[in-house]
Amino acid sequence: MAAAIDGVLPATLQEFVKKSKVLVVGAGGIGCEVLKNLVLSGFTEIEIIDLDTIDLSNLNRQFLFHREHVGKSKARVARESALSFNPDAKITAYHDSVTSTDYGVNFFKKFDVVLSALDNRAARNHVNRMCLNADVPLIESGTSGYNGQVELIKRGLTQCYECTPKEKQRTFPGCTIRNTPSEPIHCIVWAKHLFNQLFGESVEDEDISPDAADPEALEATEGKDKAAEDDKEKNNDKEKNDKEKDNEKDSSNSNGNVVRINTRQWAKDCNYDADKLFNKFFNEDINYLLRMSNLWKSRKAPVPVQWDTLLPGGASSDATELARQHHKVWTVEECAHVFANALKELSAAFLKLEGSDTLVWDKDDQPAMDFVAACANVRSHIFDIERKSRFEIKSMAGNIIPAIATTNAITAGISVIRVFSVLQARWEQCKAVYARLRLNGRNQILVADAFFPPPNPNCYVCASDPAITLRIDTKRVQIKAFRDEVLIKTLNMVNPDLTVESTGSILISSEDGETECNEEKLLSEMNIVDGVILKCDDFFQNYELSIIIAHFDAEREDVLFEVIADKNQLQPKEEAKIPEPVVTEPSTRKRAANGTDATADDGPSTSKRSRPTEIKDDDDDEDCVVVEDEDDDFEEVVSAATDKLTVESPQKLVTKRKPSTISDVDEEITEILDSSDEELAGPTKCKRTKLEEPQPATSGVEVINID
Ligand SMILES: Nc1ncnc2c1ncn2[C@@H]1O[C@H](COP(=O)(O)OP(=O)(O)OP(=O)(O)O)[C@@H](O)[C@H]1O
Ligand SMILES: [Zn+2]
Repeated sequence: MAAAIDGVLPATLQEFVKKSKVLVVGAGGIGCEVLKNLVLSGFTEIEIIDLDTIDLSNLNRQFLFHREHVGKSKARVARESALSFNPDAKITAYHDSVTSTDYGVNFFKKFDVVLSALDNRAARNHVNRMCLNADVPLIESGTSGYNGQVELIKRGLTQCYECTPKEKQRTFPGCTIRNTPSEPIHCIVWAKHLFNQLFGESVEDEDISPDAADPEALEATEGKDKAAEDDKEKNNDKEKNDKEKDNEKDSSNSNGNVVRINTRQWAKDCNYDADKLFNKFFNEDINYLLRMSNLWKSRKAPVPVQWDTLLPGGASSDATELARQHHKVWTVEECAHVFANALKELSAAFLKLEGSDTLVWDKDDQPAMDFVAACANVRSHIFDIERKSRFEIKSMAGNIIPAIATTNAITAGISVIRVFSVLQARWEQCKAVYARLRLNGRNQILVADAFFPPPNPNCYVCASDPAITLRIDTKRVQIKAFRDEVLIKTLNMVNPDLTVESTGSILISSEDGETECNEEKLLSEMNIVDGVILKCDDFFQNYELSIIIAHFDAEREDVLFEVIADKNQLQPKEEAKIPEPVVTEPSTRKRAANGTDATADDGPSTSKRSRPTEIKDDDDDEDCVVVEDEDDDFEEVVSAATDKLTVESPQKLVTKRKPSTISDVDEEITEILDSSDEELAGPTKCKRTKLEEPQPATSGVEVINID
């Protein structure tokens, strides 16, 4: 351990390193590298937390893990492996989620610095809030393929992780998924929904049946086209007859929408007969769509497929070989074979659960992935969309960007160098650094920011009196959905209490059972209407937020709510078209969903001007080094855009109200809970079908299939 040798590190730094206590959150691609670097640099007081166990697919880049560790706790194995570098180090491992209430503000306060090496927004947001509250510097890092990023988050000095808006999840209108797919991704999303309908947790917005209430399909009946109207009636009659014949597995609701009556039960009653299920999804439903003739006036009509025609001899009993050909684009017949085999395996696994639980779709689960790849491709074939290989579908379905071990290593290296500066309070040396694949004009692949972006005065986390405006259809959103979708998934709270500001009445209580009677009620029924101000308080995060309700009547395909931090976004559409004043060199950082920064195109009302250091072409030809840009001629300019939420003292953090009761944990290894993976940050749009959050900053990724 060279760093322990006198003279390798400057004496003062060596002292800091010896005395400091650090927390590493995440023992994945970056986390393993960080831990190794910390131990080799001479740190001896380290705690590491990770909720996951080691997967085979981690081994190509998470070098603290080996084959014999598969299935074991990442945090514990990382600790054991790192101890081999320095047996004298005191490393505490927690196999747990950092969002667990066991790790409150007092837990975070123990550390001199926290390094986050996470892969999802929800956990990052949480660690951000805890570090702000505990006033502990946070080194936040992430990689996405060849791109890496390290930044310091320090209360009052820098932006926090939530100061800038994240890229929104890509969403698709339900009728595109259900009726008129035009891209492979539409068919992949549909296939994932089909998996959930049959075996997973059923989600209301994930219907896969034809959507007869599609406004485009209804135009003919509502318009003057009498022939089409007759045709539709005829079709409805036929559909009714078909359905009666078909054991009434479908019916129409008041909107004429085709509702699948317990597809899951029907499939079970059919004994998961591949022939019947295949024909239902890829023939009957497609024929139903064809009868919605309006849809096919200006697009190519789908062509249904039939099980017997494709596989006259039935499905082969073993499609394992086929399913292993990850890079081959299967023919539609091959897809049918794979479908049948995956269906057999999944139904067996599902039946074993005896109704006590459901399956969870996972890209690394062979039959689950096979099922989605096969179904997506059959649907693509029907709609004349390009079919994809299993490998490509896996990457699209799991939003996978290849994880590059080298990027993780570089990023982890920079993180620990930043820790050195933090410990010495050399803040000016802690500006964000970006790793990029291509050299910029100065021959740099590692580029440092010019200065610290100032905290966003409208940030709903680190501003002194955080507030947001919430555009929401109060007539359609229930209290339970408000808690789950808005407060927990979107605003990232853990255990919120919600009250009406003017009356103090409690709508949601964090205490079990206290407000259950409200859960099914619509906001409007609870008098939560336009203009009402709600106070939300998350005791665990020590976080209070005012929510100003702005009601709107959502159209059928509209999102039901949207968080708005800038009142200018609330302008009527016509007004909104007026171009914004041009801000030169807009470099407001906007973090992509994966944690790396993206160029801002619709940033927050606060903007700043800075030297665009990220990828800059100029004639300088320095070497590839981290460059601390010393120029300070780019002063920070907070734009004139203001709103009523703007606060006077942006640097002041939410004042502490309640002490955290969590005591420090002293055991060397604390195995607390095997919590399941945290839900990724939820959608800000809840009506549309969403893609999963683009994978994490750190990796989330596989270069090759080794499963
Ligand atoms: N809430 C959380 N608490 C603790 N650890 C977390 C939490 N959320 C994510 N992590 C951990 O952060 C790490 C991120 O590492 P990485 O991005 O390399 O992901 P991975 O799961 O190892 O790889 P892949 O996603 O490709 O399978 C993971 O080990 C993951 O378990
Ligand atoms: Zn902030």
